[in-house]
Amino acid sequence: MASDILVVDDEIDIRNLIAGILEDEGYEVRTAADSDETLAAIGARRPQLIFLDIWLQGSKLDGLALLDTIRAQHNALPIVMISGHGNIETAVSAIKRGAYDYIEKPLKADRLLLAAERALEHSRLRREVESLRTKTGEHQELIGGSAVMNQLRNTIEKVSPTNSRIMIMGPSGSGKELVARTIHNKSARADGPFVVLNSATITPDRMEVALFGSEARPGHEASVGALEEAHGGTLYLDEIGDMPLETQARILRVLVAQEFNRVGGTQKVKVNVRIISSSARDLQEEITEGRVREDLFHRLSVVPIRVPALAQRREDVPMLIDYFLRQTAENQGLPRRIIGEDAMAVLQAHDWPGNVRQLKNNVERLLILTRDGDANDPISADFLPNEIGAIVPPLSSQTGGEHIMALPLRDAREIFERDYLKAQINRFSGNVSRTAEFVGMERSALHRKLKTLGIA
Ligand SMILES: Nc1ncnc2c1ncn2[C@@H]1O[C@H](COP(=O)(O)OP(=O)(O)OP(=O)(O)O)[C@@H](O)[C@H]1O
Repeated sequence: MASDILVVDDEIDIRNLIAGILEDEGYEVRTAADSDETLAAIGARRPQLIFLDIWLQGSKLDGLALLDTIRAQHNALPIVMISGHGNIETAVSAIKRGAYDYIEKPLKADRLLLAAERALEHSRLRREVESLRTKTGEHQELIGGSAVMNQLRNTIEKVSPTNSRIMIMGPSGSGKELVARTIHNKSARADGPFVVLNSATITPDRMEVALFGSEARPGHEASVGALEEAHGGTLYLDEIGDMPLETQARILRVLVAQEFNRVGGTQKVKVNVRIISSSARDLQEEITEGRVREDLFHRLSVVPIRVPALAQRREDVPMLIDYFLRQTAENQGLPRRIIGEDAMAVLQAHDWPGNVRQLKNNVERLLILTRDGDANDPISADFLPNEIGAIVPPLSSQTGGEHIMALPLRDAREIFERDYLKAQINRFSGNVSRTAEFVGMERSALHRKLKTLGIA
């Protein structure tokens, strides 16, 4: 698809000249004569590149002030300044303020095209790197200001510098792997590798080779296993309960002896690896049922860490949403958006059985679904999928509109009040003071109301 370029210059001849050169090369070009027209054009659709004149006569903002304004909102959008004779110094100062490049008048077609190509390529690479970083977990932060998250962060600070083995427990999608990566990144091993071995995705017969590697044998090349790959770093054993019992016995031997043989090999391999393991299941039960070796559990779980379900820390939801909105917008080159209050209330009250992963997926989906809308409009609850929106508040949907119509006002109101207050209390994790503040009632009055409705 042709790149969308915005050309801003107060002189019509220059605008047309630049637009013509770029259009001849197949770019899609829009033009603007002053700051108002520029901001309106960006509001209509974020361009991929802007050529911006430094002197803009008759404009509310001059080129430099406009540069600041645009960068405050779209800091990844490349801007190439157009400088007149004798104001190279200003162009250089524009670069210090975040412009990508500058070109000088009189304009030369080849210099203009080169600047466009470079700026577009630079922003493409930047997005790619950012998205790779996100995928590899580099750069990712552990977001959340709830008491449990602060406690978790404190624990991470304490255990990271040690070499102790850690067992992270928590439901699927709650952030166990992210906690493990954070510990690795804060440890003395941060420059070493962080290797993930996910037992749930490896068949039992391949597990040993995946973990210990194998020696070459006829028809098979030698392979390096996760333990060896993680030398000098951290090995994250995801879902330890899915590991075959035989492999568990072998891991135990490695932990005791600090060395192992590759599959089919006789030579001892010595590695220096910190092991962090995780489980979404209740490991005591797994031990009782005979699926996890108790001796291995004790070895791996020198420091146990619990990551709570998202439903137990709903106050983190707005911060997480904001973080994922920013992250997705940057990765996908979309404008930043905000979430409307109605959508926020629904998202905060939802139970999130898939935890943070499910919330993140929904935020990404929302941004993509609304990408053609006005970037300044808050995203409303209408764009949420039914299964999320239907949970709260149930009101007429769950109670049944027709059913309500058959009731006297007093009974219908009671049903509404019960559903509404249940949803709000849930949203604020049972905190009556915060719910009272939000719904606009005195705390004591809300208490009485909850009692009357049989909620408290
Ligand atoms: N507190 C958080 N702040 C920011 N992002 C988070 C947080 N918790 C989880 N995430 C993100 O949510 C997604 C799921 O997290 P992660 O893979 O760490 O969960 P998990 O508990 O290891 O899941 P599973 O048990 O399914 O392996 C990841 O993209 C992760 O970066």
